[in-house]
Amino acid sequence: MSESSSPRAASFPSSPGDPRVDVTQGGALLRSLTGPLARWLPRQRWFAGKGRPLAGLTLLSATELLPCDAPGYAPGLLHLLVRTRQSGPAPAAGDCYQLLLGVRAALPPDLMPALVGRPSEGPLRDRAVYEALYDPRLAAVLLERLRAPGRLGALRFDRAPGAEIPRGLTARALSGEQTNSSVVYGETHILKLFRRVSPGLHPDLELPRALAEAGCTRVPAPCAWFEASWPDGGGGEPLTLGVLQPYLAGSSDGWQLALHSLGSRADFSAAAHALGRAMAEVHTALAQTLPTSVLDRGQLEQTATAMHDRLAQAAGAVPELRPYRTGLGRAYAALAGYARGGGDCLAQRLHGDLHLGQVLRRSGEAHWSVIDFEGEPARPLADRRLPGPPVRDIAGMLRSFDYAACQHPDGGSWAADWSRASRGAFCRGYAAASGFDPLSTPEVLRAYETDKAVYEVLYEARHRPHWLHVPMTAIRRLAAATP
Ligand SMILES: Nc1ncnc2c1ncn2[C@@H]1O[C@H](COP(=O)(O)OP(=O)(O)O)[C@@H](O)[C@H]1O
Ligand SMILES: O=P(O)(O)O[C@H]1O[C@H](CO)[C@@H](O[C@H]2O[C@H](CO)[C@@H](O)[C@H](O)[C@H]2O)[C@H](O)[C@H]1O
Repeated sequence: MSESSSPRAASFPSSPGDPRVDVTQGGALLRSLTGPLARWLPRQRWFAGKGRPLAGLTLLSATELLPCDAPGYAPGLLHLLVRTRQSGPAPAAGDCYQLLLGVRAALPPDLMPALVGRPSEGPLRDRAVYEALYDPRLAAVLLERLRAPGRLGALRFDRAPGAEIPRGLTARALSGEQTNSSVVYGETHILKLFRRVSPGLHPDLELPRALAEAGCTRVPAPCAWFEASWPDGGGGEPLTLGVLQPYLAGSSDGWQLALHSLGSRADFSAAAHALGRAMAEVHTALAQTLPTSVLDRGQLEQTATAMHDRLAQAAGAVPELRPYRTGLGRAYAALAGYARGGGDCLAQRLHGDLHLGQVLRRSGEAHWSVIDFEGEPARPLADRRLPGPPVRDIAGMLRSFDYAACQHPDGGSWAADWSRASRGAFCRGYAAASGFDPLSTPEVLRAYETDKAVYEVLYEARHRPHWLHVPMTAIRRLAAATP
């Protein structure tokens, strides 16, 4: 395509105020992008369908945030929602992904690592199409949109009342191992873009907003967010696409702090105790603000069955797990036994994927903040919004102390003692602030810890096979324990 021809002519309208984009006109656009995206998508850390070949893509919506036909070096910016089709033994409905693509005639060398590809046909022919978040000029466009609420094509931008978002903050994309993608603006704000998206309010917007409104200071309060109307009209519920919140500059996450403590043979009990208190505060605020219920015998038995099913599924996918099925199943049978003996559990909204990487502390401060209320990314969104026992989150953090201890180079008894002391201190801190001691219902705690370790086996097998041994160490311990 020459510099003077217009890619928009062959693509789609994007006038402000137009709630829907006519994707029928996006056929040419999709054809031009399918080849490059089919090669690029499966390589992304956030691509959830690893291991199954990508069979096709459907364009659900396309919004032009900056014109893609500008001459010279001016970049264009496209927002796309695409649905994947994957082949495999059980053909799945496919996942919907959010893409932000930059478009330039020529890519400067510093942006080469962000290249998605150069389409060989269609409206973007011979253009460099690239991951826009790595281009500070394009990331800045997104921030400007978030500052000014309103609609653009399928997208709707909102801002919390009274939130201050300065203009012109410098953008830098985070490059770490992430389920989603984040951009830090001016070291004061951070935008998280959800990658695999589904209709329904996202818990990582819903829960921090609820907590902020309840006056809980443990969570950075969302200042702006954006969503899309469901492009094919189905479901009715919007898709949450991204959330901007204050950036806690100069903080370290609990994982880094735990590894430092292990490496320097320093005690972590005081930090773990404070962390237990922080989580108890978060749980208490969630229980006061959002609906709670009591899981009765039938529901707890169903929970135990669901845990059995998850184990069977995971063992189907990860052969290393198979020899431990009977031993692990005893933990779920003990939960069902607890229910039959008259035990019940309070259920409330939870963090859903609590681990040391989700808690932040500024250097020299004792105050823990909690981030990433997305829940376990592999679970369907509706499941992640269901209430559950607080012990589920507690089990997640206990597993995390164990994970950290496994990183200690000489392992051995010192690391095991560190883990035991940290786990105990966390539970004591939690009990002191909430009045509920997680160790008082050992059957429930063990069942949830086992369920989490099974999840981790699947997670590591899919994303970090070289770490599979970490949850497998716990699997062996949990399978051998007597209820
Ligand atoms: N409010 C924040 N302040 C400082 N750092 C943050 C903040 N939110 C996220 N981060 C950093 O970004 C990383 C990824 O954020 P997270 O919400 O966990 O994303 P994901 O769901 O993709 O894992 C975190 O590990 C943390 O280092
Ligand atoms: O942080 P995410 O929401 O992306 O959570 C996923 O990735 C985590 C790893 O980054 C994974 O956590 C597991 O590894 C951690 C160490 O890297 C450890 O602290 C956790 O205890 C362990 O579960 C998490 O399970 C996954 O959902």
